[in-house]
Order: sequence, then structure tokens, then C-alpha cells
Amino acid sequence: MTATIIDGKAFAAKVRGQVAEQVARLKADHGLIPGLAVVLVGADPASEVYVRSKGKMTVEVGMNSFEHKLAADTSEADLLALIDKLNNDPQVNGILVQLPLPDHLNEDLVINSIAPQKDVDGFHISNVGLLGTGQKSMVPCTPLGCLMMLRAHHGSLSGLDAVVIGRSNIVGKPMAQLLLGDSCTVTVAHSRTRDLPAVVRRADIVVAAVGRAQMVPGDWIKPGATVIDVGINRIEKDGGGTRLVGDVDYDSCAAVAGAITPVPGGVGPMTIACLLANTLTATCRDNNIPETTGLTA
Ligand SMILES: Nc1nc2c(c(=O)[nH]1)N[C@@H](CN(C=O)c1ccc(C(=O)N[C@@H](CCC(=O)O)C(=O)O)cc1)CN2
Repeated sequence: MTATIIDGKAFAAKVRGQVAEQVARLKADHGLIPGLAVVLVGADPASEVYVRSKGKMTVEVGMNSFEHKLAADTSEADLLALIDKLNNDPQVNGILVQLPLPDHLNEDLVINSIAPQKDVDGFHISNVGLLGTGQKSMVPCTPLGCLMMLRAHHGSLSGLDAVVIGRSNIVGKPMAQLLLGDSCTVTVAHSRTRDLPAVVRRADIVVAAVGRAQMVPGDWIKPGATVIDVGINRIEKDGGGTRLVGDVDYDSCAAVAGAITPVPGGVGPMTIACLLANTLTATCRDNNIPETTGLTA
């Protein structure tokens, strides 16, 4: 079997197009322009690229972008004061603090200081609790992107066996909650899981989010299964230079799977598209305007 490639880049462009249409509608019907504030502390090169991309795409869909770049040695008090200002700014509907933060800053404290209704990353403890109990919440962007692609590929996910490899707060745990919400039978596997190959082999859906380059080989995959690769790892290329690979061994998995996301061009682009969708959702909820179906969980 040769897997269908799930083209995340094209899917993300479609989602951004839908967001742009809805932003135009908000402007025309309600005189509203959604605003997204992105806060970057320090100068991590990868984070700088992601933040630039977020700002550019925010403007492209017709929203206002507010970028706050702070020095690496910014104090926690100063960062919390900025978040408080953004929480109280009516022009700002969504707030995102780019991760990772420098070591001297308490990530949980910073995230939990964002007003939950403006937490477009869905990382605030209130949103985590709402998602975990099946209530309306802001949903973390990367798992939301994975869910959108899975729904588009499968239609209904009900009754499917799903294995999520990785138990991070940002991807693994919310992904498991979303799959449960769509009535999958969900296993969360991690570094202590016994006989991981056997666990993965029974899955109709495999979501790999461990952060270990090419860890999942094709002979762990059930023929016809859908493989969603969340990993973004840079490795040495034969003959010099580097290249990006996921957490699954693409060639051997694509030979067995029914469908697979590539790296790059799979889950990654959906993260920013879903951030824009979440900013739209936050703006609608804040103004009691019905949300666009398909752009939320
Ligand atoms: N506050 C947050 N911080 C971080 C998040 C997040 O969702 N919220 N996620 C990641 C980084 N990230 C967005 O912030 C992100 C990562 C990857 C991509 C992407 O499009 N990747 C491309 C490859 C890019 C490359 O060439 O390096 C792909 O997979 O095709 C977008 C956004 C950590 N921090």
C-alpha cells in the first residue's frame, strides 16, 4: 500500500482562506477587526521565525497584529504587567506568549496570567479543564490542526482505535482529549509504555508527538492506518547540511499506512492556521456572534 499524503500546507491555506472570509464578514456586519497580540521573550532563532510568520499571516487574513518583542532578561513582573495590559485592551482578542520562555520565567504562572477567553493557545488551566470535561474551550492549535485533518480524511472518527505517542501538555494530552471527544478509543503511550510496537500496531490512528527523530518505523504501523506526525526534528543530511524529519520514519511508514502527514508541510502549517481560527473564535465569543463551524473542535 502507498499512503495518501495529507497535505497540511494546502489544508492550512484553505483554513486561512475561511478565516479571512469570516474576518471580512465581522468587519462588514459588526465593524469588528480581530486583534492578535504575540509576545516573544528573547531571541531564540526558531521562535523568531514562527513569530514573524504569525504576524504576517495575521495581517494577511485581515486581522490586526500586535507584536511585543522583549529582551531575554525581562523580569517576570514586567512580563506579567504587559499581559495584564493586553488582557484589558479591547483591541486585543487573542494573546499568545511564544514558547519556550527563558529559564528564569515561570511558564505556568505566565500562561495562567492570560485571560482565559483571550488564551488562543488554549494552554490556560481553565481551558485545559474545560477541554478535559468536554466543555467549550479554547483548543491548543497543534492538536486542533491534527483533528481537522483527521476529520477531513475519515469523516467520522467514532469507534476508531487511536494511539497518541507522547504525553506533553501542549500536544499529547489535549490530542487525547480531542480524540476521546470524537469517540475514539484512545491510548496515550510514553517512554514507560510496555511493548510500544504492539500498542502502536493495533491503532487505526497514530499521532506521534515525542520529539525523537524517526522513532516510529513502518513495521509498527497497522496496514491502512492514518499516521499524523507532529515531530519537527533537524538532523544531519548525508553529504552535509541538515534537513527536517518527523517522529516517524516517513518512507517505511508511508509504505504501510493508508494516509500520512509529511514533515515539513504536514502538521506544522496547521498550527498557525488554527491560531488564526482561534483568534476568530475568541472574537466571536467575546461579542456574542455565532462561531463558524469547522474552525473549532
Ligand atoms: N505559544 C506557543 N509556542 C509554541 C507553539 C505553540 O503552538 N504555541 N508551537 C511550537 C512552534 N510553532 C508555533 O509557535 C510552530 C512550529 C512549526 C511550524 C511549521 O510550520 N513548521 C514547518 C517547518 C518549518 C521549518 O522549516 O522550520 C512544517 O512543519 O512544515 C509552525 C509553528 C513551539 N512553540
